[in-house]
Amino acid sequence: MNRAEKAALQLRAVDVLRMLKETRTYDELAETTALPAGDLNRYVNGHVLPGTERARNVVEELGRDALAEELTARIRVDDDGYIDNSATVFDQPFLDLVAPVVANGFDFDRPDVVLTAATDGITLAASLASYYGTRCAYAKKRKETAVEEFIEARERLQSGIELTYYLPESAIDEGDSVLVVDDLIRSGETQELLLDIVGTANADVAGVFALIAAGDDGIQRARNHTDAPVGSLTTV
Ligand SMILES: O=P(O)(O)OC[C@H]1O[C@H](OP(=O)(O)OP(=O)(O)O)[C@H](O)[C@@H]1O
Ligand SMILES: Nc1ncnc2[nH]cnc12
Repeated sequence: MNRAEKAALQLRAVDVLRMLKETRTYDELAETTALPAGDLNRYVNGHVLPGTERARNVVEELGRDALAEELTARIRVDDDGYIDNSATVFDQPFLDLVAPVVANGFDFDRPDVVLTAATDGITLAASLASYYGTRCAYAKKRKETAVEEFIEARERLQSGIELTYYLPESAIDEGDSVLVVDDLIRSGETQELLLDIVGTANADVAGVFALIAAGDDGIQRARNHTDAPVGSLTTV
């Protein structure tokens, strides 16, 4: 890890600690993190940065559990089992905290492009792309105006309706490493279409990630389509 990466990790750990501190006293934070309350106070107030090992533990272990808990608390499930996650996908600062935890906590290769499907995956994809310093691309259910060449992926859904996603051809180059993400995975049909697009582009899959898995079917379906790591932050 070079100096800049080390500093970035330390600053991310401080962001995670500040988020946890919002709903905890320092003593409670000390219990959650197994770090001394006095040190935590200095980290949260920005007087001292945590060392690399402490920072890594906070971001990768603690951060992942804490964010999964926070995410679960924000999800609303209606009487028919449908999920309202607007409290998450509308909260870009929260997604900016999620990005490093996802990037470090799953075994994804470093992508050249973060790909999602419009609409609700876009804010997560933007946070991840910004974290990696890479491009963000999203496939849409209709053709973007003024774009001439598209990669298309079509599938007949369980309902019998045909769904087509279109991505401007220039969004992914041959040989690119593509991280496929979405806010939610349920049947896995959307992820399958995105994986088709990656295949048509002759690009490689760096991984598949969803914030929320509604059941296991979608994750399983994605696993059947790629050898790359597939995961979610939480399952409902
Ligand atoms: O695993 P699946 O069964 O394919 O479901 C997951 C997809 O469904 C939702 O998108 P939706 O099609 O509702 O579009 P939106 O993002 O514009 O709301 C969600 O954002 C995922 O993209
Ligand atoms: N909001 C949602 N909840 C559950 N399943 C879904 N499939 C697509 N959107 C969904």
